[in-house]
Amino acid sequence: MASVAPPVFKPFTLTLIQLGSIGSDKAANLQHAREMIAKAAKGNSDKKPRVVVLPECFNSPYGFVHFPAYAENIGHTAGKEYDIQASVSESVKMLSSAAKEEGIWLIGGSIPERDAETNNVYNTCTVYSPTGALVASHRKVHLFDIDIPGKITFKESETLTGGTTTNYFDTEFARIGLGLCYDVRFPELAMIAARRGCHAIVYPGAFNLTTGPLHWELLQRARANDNQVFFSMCSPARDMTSGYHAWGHSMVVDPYARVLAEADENEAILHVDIDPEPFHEVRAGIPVTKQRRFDVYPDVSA
Ligand SMILES: NC(=O)CC(=O)C(=O)O
Repeated sequence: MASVAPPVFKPFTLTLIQLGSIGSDKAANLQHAREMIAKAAKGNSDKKPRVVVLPECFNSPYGFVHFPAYAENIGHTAGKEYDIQASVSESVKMLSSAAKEEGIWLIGGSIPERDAETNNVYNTCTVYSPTGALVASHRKVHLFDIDIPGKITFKESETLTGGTTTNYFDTEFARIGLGLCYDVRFPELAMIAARRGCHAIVYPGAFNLTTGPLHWELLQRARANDNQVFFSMCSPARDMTSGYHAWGHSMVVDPYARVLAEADENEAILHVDIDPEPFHEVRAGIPVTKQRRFDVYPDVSA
């Protein structure tokens, strides 16, 4: 269990950026992401974003052949203060200054990361506070290796190494769990986050035209329902000229497993009110979080 108690859950606005125009020019990708963060952070007449989310792999084309060339050294260790000024990652610097300038919590989608010591490449999400501090990171634990004949073959393990840690971060209004895309297919990761007191779980992700219609909504509603938490995934917009056709449909699901908001396949910004009420209500009415039988299945009680 987490050693520090989670913050009191208070209402906040979660904003998803379903980013488009992700091409091979990294500088252009970063610039476009920065412009969209500024646009998203403005909110609208009744919504002021507190947490803004980018999609998986927002600074490079999504494809395992591309990751090594785009990989940046980040060097974040959980629990240790991170020196942004000394960072050699241009993506980290952009995300940090964007969070600070806009005064938002920023879940910076993911970028390919190269570990300076091992030379391993990871698919990594970094998170920033409104002061621009890098407060958490998550290396995709489960690599996307699938082969559906005639539809899609993808093998992240050709160039990536899987992460080995589960991660969350605390804001002043909620504890938020982290994962990336294929991680959603493994209920254990979200279950551990929920048991550590997360109120909401956010996974940047990029499903495709085969798996998206099958499982994108199902898995998010399942993880929300299993754990009685808010669950959200933020996708890139679909680009049929790119090598990977993302499903889009960025989404937010509530603790009753109801879809609160969903984008289509185009570039979009979604502002969604996260209200603690259904979180408390469903846990009181259908109290599965208190009815678990760890005496029967102690091996999953970590
Ligand atoms: N892209 C992924 O990591 C996962 C995915 O597309 C799927 O699980 O389907």
